[in-house]
Amino acid sequence: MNQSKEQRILNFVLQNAVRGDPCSVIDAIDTYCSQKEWAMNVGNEKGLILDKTVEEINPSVALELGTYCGYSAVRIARLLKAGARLLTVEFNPEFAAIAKQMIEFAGVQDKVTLIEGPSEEIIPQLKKKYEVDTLDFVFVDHWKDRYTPDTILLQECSLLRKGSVLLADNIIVPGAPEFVNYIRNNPRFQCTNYPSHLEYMKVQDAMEKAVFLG
Ligand SMILES: O=C(NC/C=C/[C@H]1O[C@@H](n2cnc(C(F)(F)F)c2)[C@H](O)[C@@H]1O)c1cc([N+](=O)[O-])cc(O)c1O
Ligand SMILES: [Mg+2]
Repeated sequence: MNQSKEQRILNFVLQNAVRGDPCSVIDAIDTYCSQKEWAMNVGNEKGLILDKTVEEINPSVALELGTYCGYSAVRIARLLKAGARLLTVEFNPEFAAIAKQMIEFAGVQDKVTLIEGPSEEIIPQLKKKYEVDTLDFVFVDHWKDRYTPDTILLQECSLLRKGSVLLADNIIVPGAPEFVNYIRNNPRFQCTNYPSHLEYMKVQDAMEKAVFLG
């Protein structure tokens, strides 16, 4: 049975990155996906915006929606202080299996909890099953039509507190117009747009930061 693109990305990392070195894993994925096969990792240009946001917040508890191959999970986890943790949610079992290996190879597995399942099921479990009080940071990078319902669900589950920061990928491409309309017109969020480019392409994209005002 021929390999998936995601398996080829993982194989390239295993053969070209350094075990326990998250930066080498990030670089290897970016090298493969810019030279061999495009893939929907946040990439290095938008990844630097992600890095700066994570460093600014220095979260104790972070959530990622949309693990995919684990690129941004490794990116976020490498910046977390001792004792801080990232919960990352992935719906697709094949992608989750790839991401698990990616996270372990990078050596950040002690900081990362990979949760497999749909967000509408997982988000309501975060408090009781995953011992979350509130979330300091949320990276939103899953199905674009889920950005709004899941942002509403996070509020309904009292997972956001005054100052919680959401960072959403793909505001332009593929786009999340309903989310942009929702979040920018919601007085409970303070929004900032960060123009950038689609990963590995000369195409305009952007990220949106939304601070929950409580
Ligand atoms: O479609 C894109 N992303 C969708 C990303 C989807 C990923 O999020 C997972 N997921 C689904 N639900 C959950 C949760 F958490 F809810 F359970 C997690 C899916 O299985 C998939 O791995 C995309 C597309 C382009 N592009 O240029 O086409 C560029 C990008 O940066 C993109 O992110
Ligand atoms: Mg994305």
